[in-house]
Amino acid sequence: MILEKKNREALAAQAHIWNQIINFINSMSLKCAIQLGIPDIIHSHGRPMTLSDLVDALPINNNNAKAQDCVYRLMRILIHAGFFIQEDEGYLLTPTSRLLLKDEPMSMIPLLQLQLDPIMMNPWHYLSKWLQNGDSSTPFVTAHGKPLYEYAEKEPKFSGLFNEAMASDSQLVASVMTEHCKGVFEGLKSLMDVGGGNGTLAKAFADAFPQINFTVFDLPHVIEECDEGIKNLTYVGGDMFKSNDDHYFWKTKKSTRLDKTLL
Ligand SMILES: C[S@@+](CC[C@H](N)C(=O)[O-])C[C@H]1O[C@@H](n2cnc3c(N)ncnc32)[C@H](O)[C@@H]1O
Repeated sequence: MILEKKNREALAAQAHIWNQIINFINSMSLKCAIQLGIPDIIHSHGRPMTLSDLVDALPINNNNAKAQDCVYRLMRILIHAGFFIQEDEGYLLTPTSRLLLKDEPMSMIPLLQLQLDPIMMNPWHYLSKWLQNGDSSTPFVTAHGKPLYEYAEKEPKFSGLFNEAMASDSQLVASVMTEHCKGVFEGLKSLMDVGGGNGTLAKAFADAFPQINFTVFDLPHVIEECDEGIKNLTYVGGDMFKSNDDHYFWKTKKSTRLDKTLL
C-alpha cells in the first residue's frame, strides 16, 4: 500500500507527538532503576546478569508472576536509552550507568534524585500558570509558595538533597580543573566561591593549591552543615544580595555587581 504524502506526514507527526508525550518514561524508568539499585546489583554480579538472576536479586515482590515481565520491559527501555547493554549471557553496564554506581566517586545519583524529586518536578506543572500570572518570581514559587533557597532553609532534608546534588555535579569539573587548568590559578593569593554550596569544588581546589586561601560563601543554613578541616579553606555564611558594609562578602568584594539570574 502506498500512502499519500499527506497521510505519511500525519502519521509521522502523530508518532512524534507520542514520543514527546511519553518522554518522561525514560527519566522515570531511570529513577526506578536507581531506587532499586539495578546498576549496583549488575556491577556486584561481576559478569553478565540474566533476567532471572536480576529479578531474584532485586528488592521487589518477585512472587508476583508479572515481576519478570515488568523488569524485562524496564530493562528494554533502559537499554534503548543507553544505560545497559544485553549480550547473550545477560545484562552489562555501560560507561553511563557506571556514573550511577553508589560508590563511584563521581556518582550522579544525588543529582538524579534531586531533579526527579516531586519537589523539583512540581514547578513544571505550573509553568503556564506562572506565565499567566506574569509575576517576576519563578515556577518554583508558584508551586511551593516560596523561592527555592527559602524552601531549602525550612526543609533540611531537601536542603541536604540539593547540596549533595550540587556537590556530585562538581566532582568531575573539580578533577578536570585541578589536573588540566592549573594555569588559571597561577599567581592567585585568595579565591572566593560565592554560592559555593557545601564547598566540594573549593575543597578540591584547596587540596590541589595549598598556596591559595579559599573561602566558600553561601547562605547560613548551608554553611552550618559544612565541616572545617582544611587549613587554607574558610566557610562564611551570609546573603550575597543583602548589601551591608559590615558584611564579610561586601567588605571583600564591594565592587562586585551580582545579578540574581546568575544563580
Ligand atoms: C546552583 S547552586 C551552586 C552550588 C555550587 N556552586 C556548586 O556548583 O556545587 C547555588 C548556590 O548558591 C547559594 N545561594 C543562593 N542564594 C544565595 C544568596 N543570596 N547568598 C549566598 N548564597 C546563595 C545556594 O545556597 C546554592 O548553594
